[in-house]
Amino acid sequence: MSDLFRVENLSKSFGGLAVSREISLSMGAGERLALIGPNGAGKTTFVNLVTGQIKPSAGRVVLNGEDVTGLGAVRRVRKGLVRTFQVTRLFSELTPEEHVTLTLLQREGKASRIFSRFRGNSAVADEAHDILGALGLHEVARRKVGQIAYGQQRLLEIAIALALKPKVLLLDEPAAGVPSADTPRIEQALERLPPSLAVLMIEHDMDLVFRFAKRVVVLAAGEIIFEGLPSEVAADPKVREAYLGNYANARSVA
Ligand SMILES: Nc1ncnc2c1ncn2[C@@H]1O[C@H](COP(=O)(O)OP(=O)(O)OP(=O)(O)O)[C@@H](O)[C@H]1O
Repeated sequence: MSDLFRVENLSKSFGGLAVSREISLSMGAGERLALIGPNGAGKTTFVNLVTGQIKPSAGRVVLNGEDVTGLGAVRRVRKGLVRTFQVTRLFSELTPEEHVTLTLLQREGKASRIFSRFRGNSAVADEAHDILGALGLHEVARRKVGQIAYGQQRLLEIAIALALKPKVLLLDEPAAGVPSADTPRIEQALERLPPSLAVLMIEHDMDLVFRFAKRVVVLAAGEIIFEGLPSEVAADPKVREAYLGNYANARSVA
């Protein structure tokens, strides 16, 4: 699989604390990769480095052959490097439809049309409708976000990310905080993501990881200690050690 996206020797220290240590990995179009590791391993920091929220101490981020390390977060988004956050960042008074439509208008440089309530832009309305439908948010599209279930809010975050037309999508714990009864909805939505999209998911729910990912990367203390198939990860001695001894512990610690 040819590289759509890669990072080379990405490193970051906060004072004396090395939080990312020469991380190198690559992804091809359509790939489904899970990034796992114990709390504090540096997973979110890695996503922050990739998407430009923070600057690396060393290393490069390359998208479609272009070095984007010097670009800010907004320019990286325009080039197709898009993320969601561990905790929702939505406007409780707006509806899902308004969130996605605004994002689409913003993407196309037409955000000033929000004052015309999106009417007269049926292409955008149709696209918003399709994106919300793909994530199973049809029924709540016109409810205020503050009134919809948390699991639906998490799905809306993915909808907003998709409205930005990503090539690489980084999902930071898409199921975090979602009641277990609603996790299957998240899983179904993840299964329906566009096939050509490269998706890197941070997730502590190992069942979700194993069903979603074709490849797993394990970070511990800022370093990649394992990269391989989901079926191999639990038996790897370094992974077992990082998760305090055994896979049973890994599931509870994770
Ligand atoms: N801005 C910062 N300044 C100082 N230390 C930081 C900063 N951001 C993160 N860290 C530290 O970096 C380490 C890695 O944090 P990070 O949030 O990336 O881990 P994580 O693997 O995502 O953890 P979790 O699974 O708990 O979300 C932690 O020790 C954290 O305290």
